Amino acid sequence: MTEPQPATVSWAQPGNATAVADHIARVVNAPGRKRIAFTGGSTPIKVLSLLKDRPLDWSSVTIALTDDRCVPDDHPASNFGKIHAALGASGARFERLEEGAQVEPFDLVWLGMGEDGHVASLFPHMQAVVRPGPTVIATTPIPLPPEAPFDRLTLNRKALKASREIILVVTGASKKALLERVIAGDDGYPVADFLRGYGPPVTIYWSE
Ligand SMILES: O=C1O[C@H](COP(=O)(O)O)[C@@H](O)[C@H](O)[C@H]1O
Repeated sequence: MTEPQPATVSWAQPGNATAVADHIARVVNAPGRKRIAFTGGSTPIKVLSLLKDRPLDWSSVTIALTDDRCVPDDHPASNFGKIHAALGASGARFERLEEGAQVEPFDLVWLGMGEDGHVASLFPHMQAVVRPGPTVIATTPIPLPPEAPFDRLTLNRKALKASREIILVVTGASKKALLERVIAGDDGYPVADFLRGYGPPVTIYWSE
């Protein structure tokens, strides 16, 4: 069994949506079957539209979600709805989040991050189900964020870290400043565990 390693962190240059799409395309084009976990929220929308227009063979790829809001697929806040709208016809297999399901390791986990440093639906303050192993858990942010006031399903930390690599895609000056604080030693945000704890290598893609 391999020993867990401290995460290594690097900043991609450039860090724009095209560079993120290039990174994901490299994973899609690698030989064999691949498992990729896709972030939700608003940051991935541009990347999804770029991926949708590329001539990639998705037939060997399973697309999972890092997390989702407990809403119907056709609700504007549904992460699955957005990703499925972009790539539902691509030939990829989609793996739904099911509370308590054990999760197989990933080739790539694509994370976003909220202004409060939450990743997937692991919030600084939340009600959460504790379960062993890499699995899907139910969480409720405290307080509920006004832009998405919903209960959530999310991969737990073990499932998110069971990956060859993580890419963390963020936009805007305030999120960059938060990441710099965390890298310098601030542990007060969920993202800190991914950047400074044990885990796979993390590449940060940042753009305005
Ligand atoms: O609720 C969520 O928020 C984060 C960040 O979203 P953004 O809109 O600020 O990009 C996202 O990474 C997570 O997957 C999502 O469900």
